[in-house]
Order: sequence, then structure tokens, then C-alpha cells
Amino acid sequence: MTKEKPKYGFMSNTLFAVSTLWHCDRSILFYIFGNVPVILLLPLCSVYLPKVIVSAIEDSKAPMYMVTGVLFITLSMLILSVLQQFIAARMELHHQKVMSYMKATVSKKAMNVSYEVIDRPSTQVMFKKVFEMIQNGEEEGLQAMPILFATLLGNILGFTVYTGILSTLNPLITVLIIASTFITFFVNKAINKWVFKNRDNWLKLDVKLAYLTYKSGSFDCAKDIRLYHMKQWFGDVFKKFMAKRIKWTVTMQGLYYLGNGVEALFVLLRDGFAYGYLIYLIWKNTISVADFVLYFGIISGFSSWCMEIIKSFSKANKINFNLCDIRSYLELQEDTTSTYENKIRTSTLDETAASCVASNPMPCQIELENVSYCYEGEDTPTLKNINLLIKPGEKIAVVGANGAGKTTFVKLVCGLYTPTTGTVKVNDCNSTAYDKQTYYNLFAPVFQDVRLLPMSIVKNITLCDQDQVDEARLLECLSLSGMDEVVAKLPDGLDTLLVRDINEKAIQLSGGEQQKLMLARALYKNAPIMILDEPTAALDPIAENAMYLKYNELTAHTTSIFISHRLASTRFCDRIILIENGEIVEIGSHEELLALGQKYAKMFEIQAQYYKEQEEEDEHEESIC
Ligand SMILES: Nc1ncnc2c1ncn2[C@@H]1O[C@H](COP(=O)(O)OP(=O)(O)OP(=O)(O)O)[C@@H](O)[C@H]1O
Repeated sequence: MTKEKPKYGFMSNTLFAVSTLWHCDRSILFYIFGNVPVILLLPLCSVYLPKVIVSAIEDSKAPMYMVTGVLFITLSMLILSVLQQFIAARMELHHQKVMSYMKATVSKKAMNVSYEVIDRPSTQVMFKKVFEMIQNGEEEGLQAMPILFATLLGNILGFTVYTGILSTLNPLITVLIIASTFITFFVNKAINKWVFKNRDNWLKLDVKLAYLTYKSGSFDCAKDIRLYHMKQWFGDVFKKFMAKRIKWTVTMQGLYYLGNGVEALFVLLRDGFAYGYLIYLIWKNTISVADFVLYFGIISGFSSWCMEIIKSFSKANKINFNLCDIRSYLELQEDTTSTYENKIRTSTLDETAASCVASNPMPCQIELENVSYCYEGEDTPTLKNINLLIKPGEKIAVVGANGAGKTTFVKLVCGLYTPTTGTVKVNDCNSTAYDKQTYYNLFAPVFQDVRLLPMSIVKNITLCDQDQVDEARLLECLSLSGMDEVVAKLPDGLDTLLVRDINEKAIQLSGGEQQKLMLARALYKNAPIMILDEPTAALDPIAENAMYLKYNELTAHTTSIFISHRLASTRFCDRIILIENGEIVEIGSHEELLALGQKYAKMFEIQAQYYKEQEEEDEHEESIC
């Protein structure tokens, strides 16, 4: 993601940072720039204070003169310090505010981004990187840019004032300080460049390490870790990645040490020469002791102004890259309208799509024309040239070996993936012409991987507030899904909380119970297309059989796509499609495919054989009893 050349210019990123901060918390900008006088005046006061004292003693001035001067400067310093503390405290609060705002923005983005994009490992790395920048906003994120400007302004003003004072001494000293500072800057710049070029390497490792840390303590892996002795694996992999991570850290630290060493060396040479020159001047009586004290302070202050200015430029580069990353993340393709070429085209198509749904809301027709899909980074497409017309209300079963492409097929139909080539049409309208939310509303899927939310059972099913729940529909869905029996056993019934990681009082549903809950959620959604991806995989035979018997009722008024490895379950579907290596190789009703005597028939024969053997075994056991 981060290339040698930033995606956006410095000015463009500065405008972005300022306008975003202005939008989320404009007062932070006033505090940031309110710090400029403090940056300039506080060091100036501390340089002038000893000069005033020494000068008063040297010139035998009246005590009042010295007291007034000292009082004025110390009072100014006190006011500036109080102001500095106040600004720092206020900034702390406002950084929190900006961080919360940005975290909410980034999380919202993650939820809006198209499924295809969030599915990519590169997006996960990007998300982590951006989240870290936001967490440390004053150093790396949005606030860093105006802070840099304010600091730079303060430093340039300080540099100008000190240059003016130093020019009365010897311009060579000024040139020497600037030159040595430049050398250290370029060394540090080269180091930072290396860091930016390589940081994706350790960020990828950080993602892996975070995954391992999370999974080793998470409930969903707890069983496997214990029963399959995964502790060893976790430990080994953690060690392996940690060793690589440490290697990067050591290399980086080594480079930073080198930079610091070069800097220290040049500071020594520069200050040694400058102070030596001052001692020479005082020895020659060319300057007074008071001036010596002043120049002494000015020289060390001047080099730090130079260094800060130069560091600001180097830091600006880093912040510029960071802002590029944040902007690139915020510009990731969203689900809503970003897939379309322009707004006008989108709105026209949206109207067409809306009319398609409105004219024929339930059930829907689905048509796939020459659809192929290739995952990012893969050479060959997972689905190839799929042509299929699913009539309104038709019940389709999708079968095939593991990895054949069944889930990819339903994800394409659902609009989670966009075909690499070809089109998916619902009610004669291209899926990309719909507003994404309208399109998602057409589907009620039950996927293989169950994800419950830390809320009550009723909310997990209806996904709405209590007062908006359609009680009659809820009861019907509970009964159809078999969830009513589960709920009846729970003391808190539908109000029972789920997900133990978050809710202490939550219960743990079994795999089959979770699957029933997911089915109830899909039914409650009442969408025109039902997608059931292995919905009975975790159900007991009675529950599975009950679901098959109710299948027509479950999918009444809907077009349905049912994925299953149990071919007995496909008999009540109107048509079966058999996918092999991403292609539809057979299509027809159960009887038609059996009559065809090809792959489906063979697969069915193998499964039927198993069931027959099972039945014979059961009969044998019964006769013995
Ligand atoms: N996000 C992904 N990125 C890259 N490849 C993927 C991704 N998801 C799935 N695949 C690959 O696509 C192929 C088809 O996967 P898919 O999940 O569609 O198969 P399936 O028929 O549903 O399998 P199963 O019966 O095991 O559920 C597999 O080879 C899988 O490795």
C-alpha cells in the first residue's frame, strides 16, 4: 500500500487533516496553534534571564534594575508555563475526542466496505495500520499534521530570532550549525525511508501475532487447543513469528542507534567548536561575560531550532504517508454506489432496479449469464462460465464436492462478490444496478459459519427493538425453525443473553441450536430469496428430518437455493445443479439426474448404499434385542 511516492500531495493531505479536524473538533486547532507563542518565547526567556542577571552585576546596576528585569522574565516564564500546561491538558482531552471520532469513522467504513474488499488479507493489514495511527493520532494521525505546522512555525520564528542574534557574533558559526544539522537530518531521513519501505513486513507479522494471541485465549478455539494438543503449535508458531518480528525490531533499532550516534557526533563537533570560539572571544575580551552567557544559550538553542525544523520536514514525510494510508482506507470501495461508473447512471439504474423489485416483489427470478469468478491473487477462476435461470419460486439444490465452488456461487448470487465476468440478474435487472442495501434486502441467507451477537435471542433473530417486533411472525419463525423448543427450556426464554465473551450471564447454545437460531433469523427477515448453505449440518436426525418435512413451508413464497452434501435432502427441490471444479456439470430434477446415470447418480448411489447399510445394521440390532 505504501509506495515510495505518496498517493496524495502534502497540501492535499494537510487540507484533508484540517478539514476533518474542523468537522470533528475544531477547538483542537486553536489549542494547537495557541502553543506557537509558548514554543518561541519560553526558551527565549530562559536564555535572557542569566544575561540580565550577569549584565546587572557586571555593569553594577542598581538592585531595582536587576529585580525588575528578573521579575518580568520569571513572571513571563510562569505565565507561559501555565499556558503550556493548560494547552497540554486540553489537548489530551481533545485528542481523545478526535480518536473516538476517527475510530467510529474507521469502524463504520469497515462495515460499509464491500465484502470482497474486507475479505482480502491486504485490507486487514491496512485496517490494523490505520487503527494504530488513529490510536496515536497526535504523533502519527490527523492531529500530527497541524501540530507539525504549529511546531514548525514556532521553530522558524525561533530560528529567525536566534539567527538575528547570532549574526552579531560570527556568521560562520551559523553556517556551521546549519550544515551539521543538515547532515544529521539526511542520515535520519535515509533511516526513515527504510522504515517506511519495510514496515508492511512487520505489520503483517503483527497481524499474525495478534491473531494467535486472540485465538489462544478465545472460547471458540479452547476445545481444539486442549484436545488436539494445539498448545505446542500455538507456542511454536508464536515463537517463529516473534523471532522474525524481533529481527525487524533489532534491525530498526540498530539503524536508529546509528542515526542517534551520527547526531551525537555532530552535536559534539559543532558545540565544541562554537563554545571554543566563545571562550576564545571572552579570553580576548572581545565580548562581555553577559554576552558570553547569552551566546552560550543562543548557540545551544539555535542548534535545537535547526534540528527541530529539519526533523519537522522528515516527520512531515512520515505523516504525509500516514495520511495517504488513512485516506486510501477511507476511500476503499463501498457497498453502496461506488461500483457504478457515475451517479447519474446509478440513480437511473436504481430506479429501474427498484421498479423491478416493486413490480414483482415475491418471489424473485435469478439469472446468471456467463458468470465467472476469480479470487484476488488466484490464477484460475473458482467459478467458470455459469449460465443458469432460476424461475420465481423455484427451489434449487446445489451439490458438489468440497471446494467445488458452491459457497462462492451463493456469495455471488447474494451480491457479496461481483462477478469477474458475466452478470447476475434478479427480476431481469443486473445485480450491480441495485442499491446494495436494496439488493441485500432480497436475500435471507443461512451460512455455514454462525456468528451470534452479544444480545438477547429475540434481538439476534429480529435484529430490531422490542417495540418493533412482529410477534406473530416471530412465533411462526420460532416454530418453523424448531427454535421454540430451545427457547422453552431457557428460564429467561427469548430474553436469554448470548455470547459469553461479552455477557457474563450469557448462555452457550449448542451448534444445532445456533443453526436453528440462524434459520429463525432468516425466516424472520421474510425476504423473497432464501439461501440455505448446509443449514442442517449441525442438526440431529429428528431436527433434520423435521426441517426437510417443513421445507416447502419454510420456503413458501420464496425462491430458494439449498446447499447440501446429503443428497437425500435434495429430493424435495425442483432442480438440482451439480458443480464440479467451478462448472455446472449436471442439472435437472432428482429423478432426471438419477436417470442420467452420471456423477449425481453415482454420488447418490454411494450415499444411499451407506443409508441402506445403516438401516440393515439397525434392523439386525433390533432383531438381536
Ligand atoms: N476468500 C477466498 N479467497 C481465495 N480462495 C477462496 C476463498 N474462499 C474460497 N476460496 C476457494 O474457492 C474454492 C471454492 O470454495 P467454496 O467455499 O465456494 O467451496 P464449496 O463448494 O462451498 O466447499 P464446501 O463444500 O467445502 O463448503 C476453494 O478452492 C476455496 O479454497
